[in-house]
Amino acid sequence: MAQETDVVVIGMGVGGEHVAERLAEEGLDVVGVEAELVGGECPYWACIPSKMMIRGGNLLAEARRIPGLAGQAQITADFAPVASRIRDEATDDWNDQVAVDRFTGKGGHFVRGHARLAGAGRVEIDGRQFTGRRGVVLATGSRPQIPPVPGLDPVPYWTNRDATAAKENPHSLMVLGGGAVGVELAQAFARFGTAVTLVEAAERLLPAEEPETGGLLAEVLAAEGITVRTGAQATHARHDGDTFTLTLDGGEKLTAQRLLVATGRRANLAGLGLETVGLDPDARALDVDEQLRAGPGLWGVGDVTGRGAFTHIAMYQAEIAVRAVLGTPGPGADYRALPRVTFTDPEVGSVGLSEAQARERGLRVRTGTAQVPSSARGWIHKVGNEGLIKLVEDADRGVLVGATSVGPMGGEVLYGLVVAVHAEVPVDRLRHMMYAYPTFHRAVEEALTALRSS
Ligand SMILES: Cc1cc2nc3c(=O)[nH]c(=O)nc-3n(C[C@H](O)[C@H](O)[C@H](O)COP(=O)(O)OP(=O)(O)OC[C@H]3O[C@@H](n4cnc5c(N)ncnc54)[C@H](O)[C@@H]3O)c2cc1C
Ligand SMILES: NC(=O)c1ccc[n+]([C@@H]2O[C@H](COP(=O)([O-])OP(=O)(O)OC[C@H]3O[C@@H](n4cnc5c(N)ncnc54)[C@H](O)[C@@H]3O)[C@@H](O)[C@H]2O)c1
Repeated sequence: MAQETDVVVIGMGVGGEHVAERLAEEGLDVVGVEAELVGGECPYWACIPSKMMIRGGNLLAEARRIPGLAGQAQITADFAPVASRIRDEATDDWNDQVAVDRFTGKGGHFVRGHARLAGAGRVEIDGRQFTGRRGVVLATGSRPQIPPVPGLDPVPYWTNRDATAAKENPHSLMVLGGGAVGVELAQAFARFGTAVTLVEAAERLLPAEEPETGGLLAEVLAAEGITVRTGAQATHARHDGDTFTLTLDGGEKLTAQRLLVATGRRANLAGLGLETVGLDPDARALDVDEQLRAGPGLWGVGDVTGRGAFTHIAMYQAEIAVRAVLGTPGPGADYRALPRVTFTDPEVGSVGLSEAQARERGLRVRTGTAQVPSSARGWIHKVGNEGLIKLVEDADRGVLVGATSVGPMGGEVLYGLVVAVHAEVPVDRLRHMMYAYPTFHRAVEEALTALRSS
């Protein structure tokens, strides 16, 4: 016999956990189901541990910049404190009891197991049946997408999970994929002394971002000693027990102690029983409307919706889904001002449309660019000052539709630009405000001047 509840939330990553906790706080009877760890990818194998590695790596890089600016420094890199922080502070040794208790403490009913839909409002978890009177929320996240490189399948390659759980940094590492995961982890490991080779199939790193960005980042990574291969296809992978070998399409053979595959992610929809509610079980993402509805009494949040794999999207969508489940009116999801920050050094922040995307949409586009090293703060900062600001204006409306902020604290500088894109602040108003001297964000003013003279 099926157990009745108000809502069943399948997948308790950042998105599902937020929905489940908020609905429980609102007094609903909520069953939250998680196959692995409550909290999902972000706290255990993604955002948080990777940013702890990056924090350590950035400290080392800053210390190496002391000569010529502030004396001398003797630096001995040690990955052990990073690995300990990840174990002790971030993941509790990959134990989610605190998160489970937080949910049940709010009145939620937690079930550990693998759930699948079994018809409208019906969920099956390892033989047990549940019915959601109001419905079901799908928040099953994503998993690494492994490319069909011959020989890759059987070799013991790393994904983000192995990389973030590593107790030691490897002597050498090949990273397949120069997207967000690839560039962040390549730089972090390299700063601890790992010899890193980064292989990206597209012509530049971070190919989804403005072209100026990938070029700049490739130069910075190369200057740090990372071997960067762009426009390179791996045609074969091998492991002989000690060493991985990747053969590239030009015939070049690369070798390393470890191989990290970071070539994108795909939504966890397989085996979820979507066909039992009339949805395509082979879809690449769960199609949701602006109220996050995937069908009657069915909502979706997070990576599974294919709107961008970011924790802040999952949480933003979760809040909208909570309102939708409760029947509380509110604005729908709006992705115009979606911010992205890749936490390399320099940080790569972007919001809204790239120049190419704006042109593809038929907008009359004007752009303005400023270089961070030639700004007052960039010049003062000296070593480690690489960066740029690029603005994309819809010239007919006189508002920014996209912006990029690369530089030290590029992700923080981005904030003002996100507000400008989100609130459609007229460019003329942005030009006639004050920008504190000498901040990094003053380069925005210079880019606005360049925009007007373009
Ligand atoms: C290395 C790395 C670094 C990242 N860094 C950042 C960052 O700095 N900032 C940022 O915004 N984003 C970052 N991300 C992306 C971020 O981790 C994801 O966007 C976020 O975790 C998505 O949350 P989610 O709730 O949609 O899914 P997930 O976190 O994937 O959670 C989904 C949960 O559902 C469970 N599940 C799946 N199927 C079932 C089932 N059938 N039954 C029960 N449970 C199920 C899974 O076990 C999982 O716990 C990073 C990703 C990676 C890989
Ligand atoms: N700071 C952050 O917010 C952050 C950090 C890490 C990850 N993430 C999220 O996680 C998602 C997944 O990250 P990701 O880096 O795995 O994916 P991604 O889609 O961002 O990048 C994958 C890269 O791999 C390349 N690629 C694909 N197949 C390849 C092949 N066979 N050989 C070589 N290169 C190949 C692609 O061209 C692309 O550049 C990101 O898109 C992002 O949404 C966010």
